[in-house]
Amino acid sequence: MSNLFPPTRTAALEKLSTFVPKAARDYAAQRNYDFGPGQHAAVSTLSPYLRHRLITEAEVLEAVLGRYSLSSAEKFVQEVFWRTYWKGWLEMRPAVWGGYQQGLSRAWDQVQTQSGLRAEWEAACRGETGIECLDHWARELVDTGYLHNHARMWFASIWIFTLRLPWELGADFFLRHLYDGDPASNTLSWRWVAGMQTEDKNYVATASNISKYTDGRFMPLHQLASNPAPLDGPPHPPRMDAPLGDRLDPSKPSVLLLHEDDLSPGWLIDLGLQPLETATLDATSQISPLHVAPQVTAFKSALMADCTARWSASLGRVTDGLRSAQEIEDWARAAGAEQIVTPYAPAGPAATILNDIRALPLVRPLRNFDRRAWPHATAGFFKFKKKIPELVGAMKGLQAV
Ligand SMILES: Cc1cc2nc3c(=O)[nH]c(=O)nc-3n(C[C@H](O)[C@H](O)[C@H](O)COP(=O)(O)OP(=O)(O)OC[C@H]3O[C@@H](n4cnc5c(N)ncnc54)[C@H](O)[C@@H]3O)c2cc1C
Repeated sequence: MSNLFPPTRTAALEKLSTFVPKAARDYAAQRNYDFGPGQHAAVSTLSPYLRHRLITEAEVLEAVLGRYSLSSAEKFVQEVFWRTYWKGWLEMRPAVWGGYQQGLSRAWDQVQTQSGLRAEWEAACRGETGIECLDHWARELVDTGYLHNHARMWFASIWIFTLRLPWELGADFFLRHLYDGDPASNTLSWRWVAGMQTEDKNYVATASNISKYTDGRFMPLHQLASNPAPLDGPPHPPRMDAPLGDRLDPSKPSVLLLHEDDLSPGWLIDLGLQPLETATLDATSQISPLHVAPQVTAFKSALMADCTARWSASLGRVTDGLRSAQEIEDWARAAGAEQIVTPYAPAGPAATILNDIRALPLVRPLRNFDRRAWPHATAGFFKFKKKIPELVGAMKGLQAV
C-alpha cells in the first residue's frame, strides 16, 4: 500500500492540519501545478479520506474557515463543494451511472474481440504509449493510488482525443486504481473532459499548458490531438428530486451497516442509535468488471477497520466484509434486528447492493450537509457555487453533521 496515504483518521487529521495554513492564497496560486509523485504539497491530498468520509467535508471546511474567511479561502472551499455538486447532480440523474456501466460493458466486449484495441488499451494502462507524460501518469496512478487533478484532466483528454480509446475504459482504469475512486466525481469528470457533461465543451490538453503546470517536466510537442470535437452522447436524463433520506427511529432494535461512502458514524450515534451489532459492507470489487488493484482493496478495508476500532464502544459486536443483500439480511435477522440502519449511500456499488435488501426495513438517513446542498445541483457548477455562502452558513454550529 502506498505510504503516501496511511489508512487512518489520524493520518487524515495530520494532513489537514499541515494543509490548513496553505488553504488560502498559496492554494489559489499553486493548486494547478503538478510537481510530481510525492510532491503534491500545494494541494491537500485529502481526497482518499474525504471520498470515504473518514474525515467529512464539514470538518475540513470548519478547519479551513476557522482560520480564513470564506473570501480568502474561496478557491479551496469551492473545490470541496465540487465533490458535493457532482454527487448531487448524479443523485438526481442516477441513470447516468447506469449508462456508464452499460458503455463500459460494451467497450470491454470490444477489447476482448478486437486485438488492436486490446493492445492499445493495455499499452495505455501500462504506461507504454510513447507519450511520456501519459505513460508517467499511468505509472504514478498504479504505484501511488493518486493523481493530481490537473494530471487527471490531461490524462483523460489524451486518452479520449489523442489515443481515441473509449472514455469508459479510462474511467474504469481510474476507478480500479484510485484510492479516492468515486462514481460521481470520476464518471462526471470524464464526461466533462469528453464534452458530454457541458454541451459542446470538451477539455483539450495542450503541450504548452502541460509544460507550464508540470514545471517543465513534460513537453509533448506535436504529440497531442489539436482541436478535437467533443464526443456525442445522449441528452441528460430528466432530473429527479434529490433524496431527503429516512427518519431514524432509534427506539427500534437496530443493526448498523457501515459502507465505503460514510465511515464517520458519530452523527448516527448522536441521533440516538444504539446498534445491537454492526457490520461493514465490502462493495469494492463491484466498482468494475475487472480486478480492482489489491492496494485499493487493502486501503478500503483498512479504513473500515480504523473506523470500527475507533467507534468500538458504540457499535456492539462487529462483523467484517459482508458482500451481498442476502448476507446482510441473514446477519441482521440473526442479530434480532427489526431494522437495518445505514448512512445514505449515493449512486454506486454500495447503493446497488443495498437496493436489493427486502427482508427487513432499510433506514437510510441523509446527512444535513447533503440534504441542503444536493437539490442545488440542478444545472452547472457556476449556478451551484452561488449557494456556497448559504450552505456554509447553515453548516456552522451543526458540528460536522
Ligand atoms: C478525469 C477526472 C477523474 C476524477 N476522478 C475522481 C475520483 O474518482 N474521485 C475523486 O474523489 N475525485 C476525482 N476527481 C476530482 C479531483 O481530481 C480529485 O478530487 C482531487 O484531485 C483530489 O486531490 P486533493 O484532495 O489533493 O484535492 P484538493 O485540490 O486539495 O481539493 C480538496 C478537496 O476538494 C475536492 N475536489 C477537488 N477538486 C475536485 C474536483 N475536480 N471534483 C470533485 N471534487 C474535487 C476533493 O474532495 C478534494 O479532496 C477527478 C477529476 C478528473 C478530472
